[in-house]
Amino acid sequence: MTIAFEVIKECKDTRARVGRLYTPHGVVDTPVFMPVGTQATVKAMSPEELEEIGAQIILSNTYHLYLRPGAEIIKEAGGLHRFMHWNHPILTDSGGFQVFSLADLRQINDEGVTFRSHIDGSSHFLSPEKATEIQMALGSDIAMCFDECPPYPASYEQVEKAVKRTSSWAERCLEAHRREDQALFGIVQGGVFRDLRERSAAELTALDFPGYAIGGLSVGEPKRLMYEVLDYTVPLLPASKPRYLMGVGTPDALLEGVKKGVDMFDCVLPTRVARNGLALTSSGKVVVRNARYARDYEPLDPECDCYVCRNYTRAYIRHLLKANEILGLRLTTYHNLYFLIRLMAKIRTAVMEGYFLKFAEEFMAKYLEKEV
Ligand SMILES: Nc1nc2c(CCNCC3CCCCC3)c3[nH]c(NCCc4ccccc4)nc3cc2c(=O)[nH]1
Repeated sequence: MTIAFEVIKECKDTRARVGRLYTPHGVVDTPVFMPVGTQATVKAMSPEELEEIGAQIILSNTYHLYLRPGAEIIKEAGGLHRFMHWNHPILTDSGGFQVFSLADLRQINDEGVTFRSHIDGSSHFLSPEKATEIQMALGSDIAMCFDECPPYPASYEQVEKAVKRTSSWAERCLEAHRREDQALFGIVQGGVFRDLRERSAAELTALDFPGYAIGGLSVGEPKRLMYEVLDYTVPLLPASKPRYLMGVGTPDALLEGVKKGVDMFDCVLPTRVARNGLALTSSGKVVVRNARYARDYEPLDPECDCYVCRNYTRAYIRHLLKANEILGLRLTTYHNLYFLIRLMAKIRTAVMEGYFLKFAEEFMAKYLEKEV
C-alpha cells in the first residue's frame, strides 16, 4: 500500500477532521498546508529551515522540472528527494494547470497539450502518459493526474468538455502509472456547475484513487462561490480518503476549507507575497515595505514566536526589502510559511480538543479586523 490515510478525530459541528497520511517518506498530520517548491526548491528557504518551521510535505511540479533541468537529470540524480535534499513527503502537480497559466499559446485536444516553453519558446507536448512518466521519474510520493482546469468564468459546454477530458485522461494516467511506491490522486473538475461536479466525482471515484483533489477552483471565482462548490463537492468524495483543495492558501480560506472537510492545501501565496514585502500576522496583513514601518521596532507579528519575530524588527526587515537585500526575502518568507504551518497545527489541536468552530470564529474576528 503506497499510501494510507486514517481519520483520527471528526469535529461534531462541522465537517472538519484530523487525519494521518502515511507515505513512503513519512507521516503527514492533516489538515496540512503544503509549501510550494516550483523548481525543486521552496524559494528562499533551505530544507533545514523548512524542517525547523514544521513543514511536513512540499509541492513540486511536472511542467517546470520537465522543462528545466529535465526529468532525466533528476532521475539520474536519484530522484527528486535526493536531488533537492528533502527526505520527507513530496507531492507533484501534473503540469496541466501550469501549461494553461504559464506556457505561451498552446493547442489542446483529446490527445494532450502542445505548448511553447515560457523559458525559451521551444515547442513541447504533454499527454496523460507523459505527465505520469515524468512524475514516476521524479519519484514524488503523491503524483497528480493530468487534468484540464477550465478558466473562470467558463461556459457550461467548456466545463463539460473539460470534465470529459479530465475523466478520460484520468483513466489513461491510471493505465500508465507503474510505481508501487507512489500514489496517484484523481482531480475532480466541473467548474461551478453542480451537475458537472457530480458527474466528475462519480467518474473519478469509480476509478478508486487513493486520494482526490478538488480542482478548477481558486481561479478567479468569488470566494463565496468556491465555498458553495465545496459544500456540495466534498460529500461526493469518499470520507476515508484524503481530500486536497488545489491552490488555496489564505488564512480565511484555509479555515473555511477545513470546516468543509478538506485535508490538504497548497498555495504559492505566502511565499509570493513575502517577496513583495507582505507579512501574514494574527491581526491581518502587514505590508512591511510601507514607510509607516520605517521606525517600527516591533516584530512582524508580536504574537508570533518564530525565529524571525524573536530576532528582527519591522524597521530592519523594511530596510532590507527596500535595499533589495536577499535576507529580506528570506525573513518574510520564513515568517509567512511559519505562520500558516503554525495555524494548521492550531487547527489540528482545536479539532482534537473539540473547540475548532470557536477557534475559527475567534481567529477570523482578529484576522479580518483591520489591515494593520
Ligand atoms: N492540476 C491542477 N492544478 C491546479 C492548481 C495548481 C496547484 N498548485 C500547484 C503548484 C505546483 C508547483 C508550482 C506552483 C503550483 C491550482 N491553483 C489554483 N489557484 C491558485 C491561485 C493563486 C493563488 C495565489 C497566487 C497565485 C495563484 N487553482 C488550481 C487548480 C488546479 C487544477 O484544477 N488542476
